[in-house]
Amino acid sequence: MELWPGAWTVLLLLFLLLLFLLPTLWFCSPSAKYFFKMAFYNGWILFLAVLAIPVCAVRGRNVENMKILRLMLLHIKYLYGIRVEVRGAHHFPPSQPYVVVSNHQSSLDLLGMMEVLPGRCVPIAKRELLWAGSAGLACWLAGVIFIDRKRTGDAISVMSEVAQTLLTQDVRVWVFPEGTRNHNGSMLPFKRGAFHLAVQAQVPIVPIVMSSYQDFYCKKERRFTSGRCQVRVLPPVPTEGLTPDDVPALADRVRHSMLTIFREISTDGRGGVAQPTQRWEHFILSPVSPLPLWSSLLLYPTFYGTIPPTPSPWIQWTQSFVRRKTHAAAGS
Ligand SMILES: CCCCCCCCCCCCCCCC(=O)SCCNC(=O)CCNC(=O)[C@H](O)C(C)(C)COP(=O)(O)OP(=O)(O)OC[C@H]1O[C@@H](n2cnc3c(N)ncnc32)[C@H](O)[C@@H]1OP(=O)(O)O
Ligand SMILES: CCCCCCCC/C=C\CCCCCCCC(=O)OC[C@@H](O)COP(=O)(O)O
Repeated sequence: MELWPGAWTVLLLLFLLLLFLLPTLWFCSPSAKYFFKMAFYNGWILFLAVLAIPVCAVRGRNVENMKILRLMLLHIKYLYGIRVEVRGAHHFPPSQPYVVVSNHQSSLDLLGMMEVLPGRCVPIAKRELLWAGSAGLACWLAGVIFIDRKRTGDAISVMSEVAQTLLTQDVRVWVFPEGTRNHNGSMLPFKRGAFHLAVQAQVPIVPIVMSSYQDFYCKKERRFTSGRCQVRVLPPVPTEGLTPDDVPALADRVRHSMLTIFREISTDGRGGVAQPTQRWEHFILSPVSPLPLWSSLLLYPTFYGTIPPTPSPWIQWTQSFVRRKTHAAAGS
């Protein structure tokens, strides 16, 4: 029994140390800041997915659930101070199936993607994402199509089924034709699945380019500040009359046009990479930075009381408040 107050005090001191250490690390180490921000990004999505699952489950697995996920994810750009500018949204064909192809730099693509995601549009994702806890289940409920990239045959047959679904159920598909994340300032050679899919269904391809994140995000350098990103929707590329033999040329043509735009919009127009936009509200809103600091200030008086014998100022105030109210009630 004697040990308990001591153990609690040590725990409390460790906790307080952590609360002060985290903001210090945040301000002093860009790598720690990168780590916190990425950890919060994934954690927050997993948490949002927990909230989304029961709502989506009402409909079961349904592409309409993607609207719910989209609405729930749209605010994240504000938390991170990332300004997303959309250009060319009028290029989306109004009411027909199509295949969207876009470049894939990082999991942050989710922000740009949600900004322009058309109605009844489902992404094609690697199978492993299905096992990403609550996010995997939310994706499944929203109709995300999972492919096993290691089994080309299986992936191709899934995509052939998708070509049918595209037409019969009036859906659109979003594919990252690089097939993996790529943050080297260019684009990897395109996989051909998305183009075969569009040719099989004879539907247009809508290329979307997200500008480079280099000015605010770099995984290699562990750098993550605030900044801006442009999402450019390019004019649709028709595929009517094309056959599987035309796919390689089609994929090259689309990649070339996307790469040209990528280079154009990834600079600030003066030949340099766009400068990050740092504004005070990003600091306030940035979820990870002030939280430990504020919470430590708030929690300190609360926990103060657990180091005997002084009760915490919050507890003292509550006690006197209750006492005053009880006396007032007894007097009346
Ligand atoms: C609030 C809570 C929120 C919670 C959270 C929400 C998040 C809600 C958003 C989620 C968003 C996730 C987004 C994840 C993002 C990724 O997971 S990206 C990774 C997955 N995506 C991809 O892989 C892209 C699609 N991949 C492909 O298209 C590939 O072509 C395939 C089908 C996998 C095949 O891959 P491969 O064998 O490596 O490559 P490839 O050279 O293209 O094909 C081989 C041959 O097959 C032929 N081929 C390919 N496809 C076909 C076809 N369909 N028909 C006939 N022949 C074909 C090719 O032409 C080629 O033949 P040749 O030309 O050499 O003769
Ligand atoms: C635009 C894609 C964004 C998907 C974001 C889902 C976020 C889920 C949140 C927490 C789960 C933690 C797992 C993080 C998985 C990151 C998702 C992602 O970006 O998929 C990667 C895929 O593309 C290519 O995979 P590789 O680059 O080959 O390994």
